[in-house]
Amino acid sequence: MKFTNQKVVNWLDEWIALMQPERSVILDDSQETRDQLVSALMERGTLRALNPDLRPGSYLACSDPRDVARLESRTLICSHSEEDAGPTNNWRDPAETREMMRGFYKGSMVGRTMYVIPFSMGEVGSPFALYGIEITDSAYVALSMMTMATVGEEVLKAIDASGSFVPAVHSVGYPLAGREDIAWPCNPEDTYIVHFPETREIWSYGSGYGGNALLGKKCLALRIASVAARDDGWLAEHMLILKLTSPKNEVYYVTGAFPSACGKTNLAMLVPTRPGWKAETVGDDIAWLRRGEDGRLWAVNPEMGFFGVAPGTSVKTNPVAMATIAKNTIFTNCALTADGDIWWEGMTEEVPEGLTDWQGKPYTGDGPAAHPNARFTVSIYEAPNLAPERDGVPISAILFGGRRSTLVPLVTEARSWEHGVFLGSVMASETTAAAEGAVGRVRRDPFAMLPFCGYNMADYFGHWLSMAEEDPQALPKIYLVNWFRRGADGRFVWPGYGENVRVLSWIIDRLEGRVEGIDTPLGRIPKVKDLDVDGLELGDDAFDHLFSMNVNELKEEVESIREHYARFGDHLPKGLAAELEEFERAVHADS
Ligand SMILES: Nc1nc2c(ncn2[C@@H]2O[C@H](COP(=O)(O)OP(=O)(O)OP(=O)(O)O)[C@@H](O)[C@H]2O)c(=O)[nH]1
Ligand SMILES: O=C([O-])CC(=O)C(=O)O
Ligand SMILES: [Mn+2]
Repeated sequence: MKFTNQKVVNWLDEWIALMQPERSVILDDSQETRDQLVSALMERGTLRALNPDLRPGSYLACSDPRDVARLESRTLICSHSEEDAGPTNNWRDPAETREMMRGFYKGSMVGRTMYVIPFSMGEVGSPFALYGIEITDSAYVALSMMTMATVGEEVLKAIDASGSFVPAVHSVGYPLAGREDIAWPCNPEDTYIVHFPETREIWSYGSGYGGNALLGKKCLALRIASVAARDDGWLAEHMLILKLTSPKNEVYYVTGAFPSACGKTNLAMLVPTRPGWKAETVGDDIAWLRRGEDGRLWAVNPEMGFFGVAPGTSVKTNPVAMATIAKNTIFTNCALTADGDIWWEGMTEEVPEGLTDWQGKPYTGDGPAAHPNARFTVSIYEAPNLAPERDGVPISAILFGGRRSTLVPLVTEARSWEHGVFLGSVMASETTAAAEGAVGRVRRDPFAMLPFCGYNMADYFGHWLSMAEEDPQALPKIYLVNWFRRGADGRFVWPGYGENVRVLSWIIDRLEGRVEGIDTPLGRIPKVKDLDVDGLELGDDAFDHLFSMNVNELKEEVESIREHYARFGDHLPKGLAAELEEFERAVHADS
């Protein structure tokens, strides 16, 4: 395999000259290449093979404890003008940032192999696919990219023919000049994940962690793609895609935008607890959506793998995930059992004897054995419930959700597309271990895209509104969901997971006009009789706990949204300012 396209060849030559790798290889998607990467990683101690009788074809990687999550403070949007990055992104001057980064990249691959990875997000040959070439000095990243994206000769040919690709540069920033390699090379002090939206380039340095280093995922398929989507009239979203078949045999496709570690993979792998329902996974993290010729919104999952949160995953909560990761999986920062399998908090009720924690020490019961952001990387084809549809599904409903202990009801229906965009734009959630920083703090995370929108977030709101300029009736209905309300005892009120089908069932009843809702300031909630809670032990007043909205909290929410919106100045679409007024009016009318 070789590139002949002069643009590609020149680009590669330029980076090879700067980073000075010992050798460079173009990655194909063969088993042989996979095996070679695995042996290299095992030799270095990055990967350790799990017990083949318990977890065939699977490996555990334990990272440097400083390199365990996305680094939002080091994620930069270097647009020409600061205004285009908007107030929610970290903007830096592109020319200065290029200079700083070139300084880091100089000689950064000395003594290492540069892997050149032609990859496609989306089906190769589809007009909607985006191609990239990631160059990296991490065999772990190369192996993970082979799982998460489409790689290999077919992509290389497509790129070579067109010369069109997103250049994606990655180095762990640990050159081997006069030193030995280590199991998890990284460079936390100088870590930056940089995006140049106008020229559609990605430069990442210093981290080997998924979201910072597998550049097809968050960097390309969301940050760069969101800019392309704005320019070309589509949407690049942090969304799962679920196929749902009702007991009446009607098929619905639903997407859901929940912030990191807030339940996308779990909803995508839903095992319905109600009879007659069937659920299949189309995608678990990213959806690209376009208006079809029929006016409907069609979604594709541009990824080929799952990079899922391990803790909390169990046979009880997510049997589909447990089946998916039964073999051929790379685990990162999980604990190791005495018999050579992996373990994490929540996998079983009892902590197994003789655990080794994620940092390779005998587990003493102090803190978690697996890192809270421990992950599994596995091909989507390992999922037993994978939907066959890979080239676009028509969406009936969009869910927005997050972790809110109070205020936000289990489910509400937006009154219109505009109202739905309002609900998306004010989404808030308690922070999780998926990014650096404190966990459990409520922050606004519009559309679950706060860390992933490659341009001014308020312009992005406007772009969402613009989708309804034509044929709004054909668009999906929008719902706000919250599986995470807590009762007085501090525990989740709603059982969640497979029981979430009860909420989806109400949503479908609404789509079909079979039931009515009750208007509240946040949208329409179900009537008690219409939400199926048969057989659930919810306790007294559960409906109240799931749906009540405290007036004082609502008033605080109005003020907090006002502050949130004020950050955007003139960029805030007028339609949303009007929705906020309407919300405020409803809150006061209610009190
Ligand atoms: N209580 C409760 N917890 C849930 C539910 N769904 C998911 N979780 C937990 O939330 C955590 C994250 O869930 P995921 O489904 O992996 O979240 P995600 O949105 O795919 O996360 P990213 O991969 O970071 O984008 C896990 O520990 C789950 O067990 C639910 O319905 N109820
Ligand atoms: O990108 C990552 O590292 C993992 C992920 O899905 C997220 O944080 O949303
Ligand atoms: Mn995600």
